[in-house]
Amino acid sequence: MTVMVTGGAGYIGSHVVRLLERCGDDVVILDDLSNGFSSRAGRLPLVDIDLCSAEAQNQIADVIQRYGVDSVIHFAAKKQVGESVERPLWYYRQNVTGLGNLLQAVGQCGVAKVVFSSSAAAYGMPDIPVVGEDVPCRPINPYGETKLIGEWMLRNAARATGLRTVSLRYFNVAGAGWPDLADKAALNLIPIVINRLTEGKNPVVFGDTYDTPDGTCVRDYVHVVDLAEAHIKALDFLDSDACAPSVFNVGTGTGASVLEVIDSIGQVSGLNVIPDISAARPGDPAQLVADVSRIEAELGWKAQYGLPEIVESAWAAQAL
Ligand SMILES: O=c1ccn([C@@H]2O[C@H](COP(=O)(O)OP(=O)(O)O[C@H]3O[C@H](CO)[C@@H](O)[C@H](O)[C@H]3O)[C@@H](O)[C@H]2O)c(=O)[nH]1
Repeated sequence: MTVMVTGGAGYIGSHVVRLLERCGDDVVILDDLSNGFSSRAGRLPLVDIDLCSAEAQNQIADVIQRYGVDSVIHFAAKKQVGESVERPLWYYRQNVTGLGNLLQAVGQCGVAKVVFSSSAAAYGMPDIPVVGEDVPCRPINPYGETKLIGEWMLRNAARATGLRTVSLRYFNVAGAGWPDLADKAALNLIPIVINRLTEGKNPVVFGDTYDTPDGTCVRDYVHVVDLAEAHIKALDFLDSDACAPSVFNVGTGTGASVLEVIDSIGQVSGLNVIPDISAARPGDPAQLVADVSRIEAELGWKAQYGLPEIVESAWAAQAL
């Protein structure tokens, strides 16, 4: 089997590539290196293609044919909520046009299986403690909208052509499976806090008056290696006869507050961490925790790691 991984030089994509290699699969990576690093590809073939360009469909089709690709895992996309609010049309181009070109090439070449990297951002701000896949999706920013549209595109392509698809809605991904693949962008809570501590600064808590046990926002933090395993399970699922176009949450089913995360980082680092409290960030739901019963039942996947392992691996990677 040859798997084409778009965005395979990125943080999450490179973890999936490494697991695929360990499974003995052949891999070809498509990445424009706008956020990825070629070093993460090792000796694997890496093709630099801008998925949004006018030539993309033909370029992707060439790669599919050259490498005998029979399945695709699609990560290549932009993922910053704030940036998506500032540059909405660019986000639609990056995330929707890019996927459209990929699906055209997939259809043209008869590739059978696609796994899509979606997001809990598709839900928006559901006012319930634990979010199942059937909760109505009401994204509140262009980023979340592009992910939901991506799910629709896959579902419709599946109906029209028989393409087999899985969309995985990631909750809060963090940690590192291998230090060389660690998240180098400090855009999310755990890397941001670690960065501030290494610079001798206090971490900042965005709001402590939410309706949660300690007043700070609760999220479902999932280890990037667990998340990567979910993609391998998704590919297996797409090989099974029973598979229908499907959406699965990928989380642990357990929430941690911002203060609990910062406390865990203090324990792992051995530092005396004193957080500063600032105003709440607009658009942050108080709590977002995954119902993981569907992915456990249908893919046989369950997170193996919890917050301590996530924080330990992230801390160890930055220390190198
Ligand atoms: O310095 C910081 C950074 C973050 N937070 C809080 O920490 C929590 C987590 O924030 P962040 O790591 O930015 O993640 P989310 O805003 O929950 O969004 C992430 O998780 C979503 C899915 O759940 C994805 O869609 C997004 O792309 C991804 O960034 C939120 O309550 C933030 O307000 C702080 O208090 N201080």
